[in-house]
Amino acid sequence: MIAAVLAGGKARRFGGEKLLYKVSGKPLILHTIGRVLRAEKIEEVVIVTSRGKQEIFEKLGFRVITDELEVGPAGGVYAALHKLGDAFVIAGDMPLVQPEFVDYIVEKFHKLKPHVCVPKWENGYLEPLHAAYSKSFLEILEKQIAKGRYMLNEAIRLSKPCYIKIETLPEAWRESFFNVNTKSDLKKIKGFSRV
Ligand SMILES: Nc1nc2c(ncn2[C@@H]2O[C@H](COP(=O)(O)OP(=O)(O)OP(=O)(O)O)[C@@H](O)[C@H]2O)c(=O)[nH]1
Ligand SMILES: [Mg+2]
Repeated sequence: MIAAVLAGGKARRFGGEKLLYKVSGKPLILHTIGRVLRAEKIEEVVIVTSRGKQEIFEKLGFRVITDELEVGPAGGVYAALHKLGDAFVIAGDMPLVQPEFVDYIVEKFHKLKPHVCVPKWENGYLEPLHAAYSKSFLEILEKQIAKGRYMLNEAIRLSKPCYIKIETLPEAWRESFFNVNTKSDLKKIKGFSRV
């Protein structure tokens, strides 16, 4: 399966180009990509960014596609499914993603053939930027976007999803969801020695 790594957005909380910020000597997004590529079920990584940022990400040596709609992460998912087909979607700011967890989600996705295979917390919160999407989800997403409804969570709830109960998974996989939003989040990272 292709992994679509979302790399658009404004990074207002971080300030500056968050995903190119160097952490332990390499851009943050390359930590995420390195981990994702260790998943056995991922064959290729494609970066999905906003129009105008294509060139800066192409310098990293990966295939880059751009958003067609400027509606935040939902637009990134839209571009990924439209241009690539089925994809495992992950935010570029999730440098502690667990390769085994990615494989687990992709395996479930292939077995159950849902619109989306997405992790779900006990309180109902979903992790839509760490999920496997079917191209068939486009139809639902498109209708929601046309109505001005850009929340992926909402579109997922209207689809036929497969929910992965987070409380049933190994504790260690939870660090997969850690994402860097502010500069002080960088201090919380202890996992880079294992990258
Ligand atoms: N392709 C694409 N990715 C996006 C877009 N908006 C956000 N992302 C990505 O989605 C992930 C989650 O983004 P957030 O951390 O919620 O938002 P952000 O824009 O990076 O930062 P804030 O402005 O501080 O909220 C990050 O990997 C972003 O790069 C977008 O419009 N298009
Ligand atoms: Mg974030």
